[in-house]
Amino acid sequence: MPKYRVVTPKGASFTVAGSDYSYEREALDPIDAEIVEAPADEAGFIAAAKNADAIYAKGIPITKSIIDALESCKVITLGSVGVDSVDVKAATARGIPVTNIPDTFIEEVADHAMMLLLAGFRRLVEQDRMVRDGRWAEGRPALLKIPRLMGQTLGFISFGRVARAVAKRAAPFGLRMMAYDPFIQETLMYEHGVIPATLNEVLSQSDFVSMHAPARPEVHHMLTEKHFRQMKKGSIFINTGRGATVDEESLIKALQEGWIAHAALDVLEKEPPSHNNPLLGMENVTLTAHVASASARFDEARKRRVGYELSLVLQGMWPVSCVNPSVLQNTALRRWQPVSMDRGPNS
Ligand SMILES: O=C(O)CC[C@@H](O)C(=O)O
Repeated sequence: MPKYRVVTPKGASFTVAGSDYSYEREALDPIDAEIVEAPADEAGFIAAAKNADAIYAKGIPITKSIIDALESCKVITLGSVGVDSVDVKAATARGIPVTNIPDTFIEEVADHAMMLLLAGFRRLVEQDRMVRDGRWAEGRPALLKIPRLMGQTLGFISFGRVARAVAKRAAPFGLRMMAYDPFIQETLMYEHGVIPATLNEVLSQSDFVSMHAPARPEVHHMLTEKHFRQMKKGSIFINTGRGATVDEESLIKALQEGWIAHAALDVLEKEPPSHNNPLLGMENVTLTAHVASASARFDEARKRRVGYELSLVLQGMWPVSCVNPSVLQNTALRRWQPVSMDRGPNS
């Protein structure tokens, strides 16, 4: 009989740690685990996960009811940086470590944010439509109204790892950059050619506002009507973080009433959006389907990283990236390296 029971939602898979992953600082034996695919409904998931030793939480909210029903779970692993799908407070109360992967797809998300910035700025989607609709001659006049990119200001809200990777990409375009992030040292901003700023300064001075605030309750609807009113009339709002950080109704109003020029969004408050979400019908909006992290490399890396975190804990060691590290002190797990985080799980 396998030693461990690991529960995953249907279709989610992970790889037992191999030997060439950069985070592997200790060789691990493959875990002797039975992998159980659980149904996505809460009752079905609880029935399958009750006796689990570990859970891979993908595609299903891991609620307090689920967590309270777990009898022998030693770790809940996430295949994302965002921890909004797990009730971390409930897990902490039960002494269960929750792991995430904050550093596996930084490059992909930064590429995507840069792509949205450029696509929004040069009106890629509108231009594409014009050509396909036989409106070739309309393309040039539309762009004759926009400024040159060089010298425009890019403002970051939150300056974690993804934002820093965007800054590296944006610098060669000649963008002036500023960032609001009370948790990041100003020296780190200066190192990236970014000027530290208040939220008000970022909003009122930026031609592009790139939102990177993490998925945490404290930043739910961090941007509301008053913030969109502070933004420049021709500005572009980019979001590759979480839809919930923005009051979407206010964003829609800002776009409809021309307080800002364009929104380029990979994330929405409700995903997938309902068919009557006004954003879907707006010309001044560029949308992608929460895919910024996706690449063949990321998918592989995610499976390996999730498997690695699971394997560490099941073999008695601290995980690499624990979002509630306080619980580790009270476990019998062996500390094998300090958890390295510069500002928390989403940095
Ligand atoms: O699951 C994904 O591909 C996206 C996850 C991403 O939004 C995250 O929070 O890490």
